[in-house]
Amino acid sequence: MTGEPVLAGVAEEVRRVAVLGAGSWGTAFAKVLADAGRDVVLWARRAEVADTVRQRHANPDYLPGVRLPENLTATADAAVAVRGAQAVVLAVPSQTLRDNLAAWRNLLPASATLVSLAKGVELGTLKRMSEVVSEVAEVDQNRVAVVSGPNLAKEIAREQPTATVIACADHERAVALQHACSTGYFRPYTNTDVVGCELGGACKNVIALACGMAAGLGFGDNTMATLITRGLAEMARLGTALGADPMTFAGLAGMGDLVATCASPLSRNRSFGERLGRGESMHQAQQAAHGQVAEGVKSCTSIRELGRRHGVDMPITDGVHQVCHEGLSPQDVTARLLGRKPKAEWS
Ligand SMILES: NC(=O)C1=CN([C@@H]2O[C@H](COP(=O)(O)OP(=O)(O)OC[C@H]3O[C@@H](n4cnc5c(N)ncnc54)[C@H](O)[C@@H]3O)[C@@H](O)[C@H]2O)C=CC1
Ligand SMILES: O=C(CO)COP(=O)(O)O
Repeated sequence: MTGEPVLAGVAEEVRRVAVLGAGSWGTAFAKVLADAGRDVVLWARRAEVADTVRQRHANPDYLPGVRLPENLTATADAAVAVRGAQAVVLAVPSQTLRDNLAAWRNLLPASATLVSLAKGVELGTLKRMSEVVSEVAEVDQNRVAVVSGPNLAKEIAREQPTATVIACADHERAVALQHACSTGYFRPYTNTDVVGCELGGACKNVIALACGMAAGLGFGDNTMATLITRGLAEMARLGTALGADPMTFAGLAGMGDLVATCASPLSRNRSFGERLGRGESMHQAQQAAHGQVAEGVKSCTSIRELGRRHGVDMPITDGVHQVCHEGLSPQDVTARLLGRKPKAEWS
């Protein structure tokens, strides 16, 4: 037994993969795929990033000190990247996915699986990323997969063991992708609950902002555990209202990612929140992120609105929104959260 997933032979084997977006996760996931034996082409917005990946097998701006495999090449031309790919991985920030994909739509190979790595909910439309992909690329939901789990890019790039979930309505496609990215340090599971996996990934960023704020205020592990547990409760409530399987939130894309992100100093969302908790302004926290995306800052608005539309109480998400967009301080929000009407734990 090698533990290698067995392909049922229904879905096309994934031999060549395009990864569009050469930030932290796009580059680290491209490395995983290459280490799993796929031919991988990474698309970078900036030609100099593509040149460095191709010539020096490195992407020092995002993954300093990491050597990238020889079978991972790069280009700044999306048409070159996607040519002949059985899977096209979309690794750009959530709020930019629609525009980026619109520019790539006519280049996509006819039957390729489209895979979203992004963890967010679109502002305005309140759509999950797989919905945006299916709409913009005009493909059936069965052709769209998402990857979500405790996957801090910098740890994975150093080949530290982790697991993830590949969610796709078409189980055979999920299995083909699972096969394509299984390595000695990266273990993907499959799931057909795309809604739950995507909401888990998006909501945990908001809860990680809250945990960061708590850390910045000097609070300890009881506060973290409370935010993580009650954060899980509110994301599971939202997911269930939107048709997700509640069990998904007990899994890698729910609890798993929530714990990793809320606890890790590597998380951009947690770090952003920590700066706000220490009294820095939104502008200062944004400057400190050096252009890297902390998705929860924008997605707290769309997730809060999703909760409202579906009658779901999301007090921590509301609190994060109040700090990020309504001018309240983390201290004010702490007092508000603790001052709410007493209630039963499961209500
Ligand atoms: N970094 C991580 O550890 C993980 C990130 N994710 C998710 O993956 C998605 C991508 O994240 P990262 O690669 O970490 O982001 P990043 O901020 O490190 O890189 C974003 C990449 O998208 C490109 N891009 C294309 N169009 C853009 C535009 N209009 N504006 C800004 N950037 C644009 C940038 O050039 C850059 O290469 C996010 O949704 C994030 O939540 C998911 C799991 C782990
Ligand atoms: O999604 C992540 C880990 O699974 C990365 O989180 P950050 O975007 O907060 O760094």
